[in-house]
Order: sequence, then C-alpha cells, then structure tokens
Amino acid sequence: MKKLLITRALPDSVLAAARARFDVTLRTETAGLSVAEAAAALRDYDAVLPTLGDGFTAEAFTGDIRCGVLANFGVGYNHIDVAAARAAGVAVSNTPDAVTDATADIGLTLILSACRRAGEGERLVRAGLWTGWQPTQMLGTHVTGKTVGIIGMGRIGQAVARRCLYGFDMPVLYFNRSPKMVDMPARQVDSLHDLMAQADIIVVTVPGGGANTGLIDAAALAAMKPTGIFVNIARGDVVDEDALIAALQKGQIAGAGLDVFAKEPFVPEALRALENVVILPHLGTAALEVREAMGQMALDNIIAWDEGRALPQAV
Ligand SMILES: NC(=O)C1=CN([C@@H]2O[C@H](COP(=O)(O)OP(=O)(O)OC[C@H]3O[C@@H](n4cnc5c(N)ncnc54)[C@H](O)[C@@H]3O)[C@@H](O)[C@H]2O)C=CC1
Ligand SMILES: O=C(O)C(=O)CO
Repeated sequence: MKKLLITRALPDSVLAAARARFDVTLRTETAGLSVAEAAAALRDYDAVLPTLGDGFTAEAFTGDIRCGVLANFGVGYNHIDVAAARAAGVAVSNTPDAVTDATADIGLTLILSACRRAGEGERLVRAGLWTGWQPTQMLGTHVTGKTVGIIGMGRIGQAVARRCLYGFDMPVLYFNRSPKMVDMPARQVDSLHDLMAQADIIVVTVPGGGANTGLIDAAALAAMKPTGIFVNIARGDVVDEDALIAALQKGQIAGAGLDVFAKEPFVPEALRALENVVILPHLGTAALEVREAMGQMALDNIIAWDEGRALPQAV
C-alpha cells in the first residue's frame, strides 16, 4: 500500500475512502505545514493531500523526493510552487467546480451582510442596545438593482454574477485578465480602475499569489465610489490589507465583506475594530457535502496517479 499523508482533518467519509486504499497518516494540527515539514512530507510519503496554508514553496522541493503527487484539497493552490513541483517530478491537482457554488454563496452572504449592516445589527441586539424599530435606524445600501463589478470572471466569478443578475436584478460588469465571453448579459470592462469606479459593489474572485499579490492597491481602492462596498472571497494577498483598512477608516469606501486575509488566521486588530466590515473565517466552502466532494475529488486524483492514469484535475 502506498503511503499517503493527509495534512488536515477531513470529513469521515473521505478518510474512510482514503484508508480503504492507502496507508494513511492523518495530521490533526490546524496550522499549515511549515516549509521544513512540507519538505519532510515530500521525502517520506508517496502521495500528499495538502491544503491551503501548507508551505510547498520552491525551497520545499530542494531535498530528496519520494512523493509523486500533491492532490490539493481546494481549488486555490497559491501555497504550492507548481513550477518547482513539476521540475521535481511531482504532479499537482486541485478541486475546481466542487467549490464554485458554495463560495459564490458566501460572496452573496458578504454582499448582503455588508450592504445591510447585518453584523453591526446583530452586535447591537446581542449587546442589549436595541431600542426598537425606527424609520431612520441603521440604514444600509439597497442591494437590488445596484451594479456589481467582478474581478476575475472565472468559475466562481460567473457564479457570483449569475446570482446577482438573476437573483437581485443587478447589472454585471467584469474585469478579467484575458478577454472572456460569458453566457449572460454582462459587460467586460478593459481596465481594473474603470471597473472599480463604475461598480457599486466589487467582488474579487481571482487566484492568489504570483502577479496577483497586491493587485488591489491603494490607487485601485481610491477609484471606488465613496458609497462602494468591497468584497473579497479570493485570497487575502490579492488586496493590500493596510490600504484597505486605511480606505475604510477614512470613509473613502462605505464598507467591506471579507472571507480571506493576508496572513490567516491573523486578522489585524484595526480591521476587527471597524463596524463597517463583515469578517468571516474563510468559510467559502464550509458545508459538509462540499468538503466531501472536494475530498473525494482530491482522492480520485491520487487514485488516478496510483493507477498510472492522467490526473483528472491536473494543475
Ligand atoms: N473563500 C474561499 O473559501 C474560496 C476561495 N477560492 C479562491 O477563488 C479563486 C478563484 O477560483 P475559480 O473561480 O475556480 O478560478 P478560475 O481559474 O475559474 O477563475 C479565475 C479567473 O480570474 C482571472 N484572473 C486571473 N488573474 C487575474 C487578474 N490579475 N485580473 C483579472 N482577472 C484575473 C482568470 O482569467 C480567471 O478567469 C481560487 O483560486 C481561490 O483562491 C476558491 C474557493 C473557495
Ligand atoms: O478551494 C479553495 O481554494 C479554498 O479556499 C477553500 O475551499
């Protein structure tokens, strides 16, 4: 039996399926693998099922390598240096599609919560400070009919766009790195700053890492409307977090909804102190059947590798 390292606890059904087929070591820590631990995993196991936060940097691939496949649990693989993996003969796969609807749903959760001040309202009630319904209390941004601007019109971006368009009558604008045709009435905008300026609500759905680190900087945020709401469901490093905090503190934008942060699980105190920000602990795919589908997809890629077949979701 091949030796498989699973770097984080997974749903029972996925673990049972993995154990039926492989000699499984399950790591139960919640923190990701350090670079040294990632290097040791590549040295000691035939296959690894890693996830976000694990340190598969170029340095991790410089030692002895026994591992033949890294089957990532998640669609985002910015924690894996894929070029270094390829050079070391390690195949990489991910879990596209399995994550799309759930992550888009969290995007809508953040749009609605940030616009309608849901977090702030809940804190008020829990603190026993609600004095009763009033026509002028806690007025937020009306979502229906507002223009949404999607940055990165891939699988998740399109799923967010469809929900906005058909659920909330929202005109959809999008900015994609390459020209992108989509099967819905949405308009592609040629410049990131034009998109930031034209939309009422911005949703970021690009991959993290590489050239996308710092894509949304102070200048991009400054292009937004003062009434604008900024939502990030992609990766924290895509946004200059200090610039975002400054924009929120100055009232340069109206609010934000964030599922991801630059240095997870660290969330800056300055961000946590802001009433006009809705903060979630990277909940995009946090539903049992979604996590089961992701785990089974990762496992199917390891089985394909074990049987000498092409990886179905090769990166
Ligand atoms: N919050 C969460 O729990 C989750 C977050 N994610 C994140 O969402 C990301 C997107 O996932 P998918 O939609 O499946 O990927 P995808 O590959 O289908 O879509 C990404 C899109 O972004 C575009 N793009 C890339 N760089 C760009 C740039 N600089 N400017 C404009 N467009 C750019 C690509 O051309 C592509 O259309 C993942 O890489 C992951 O980091 C994914 C799942 C869950
Ligand atoms: O799939 C991903 O990239 C995530 O962030 C977690 O599901």
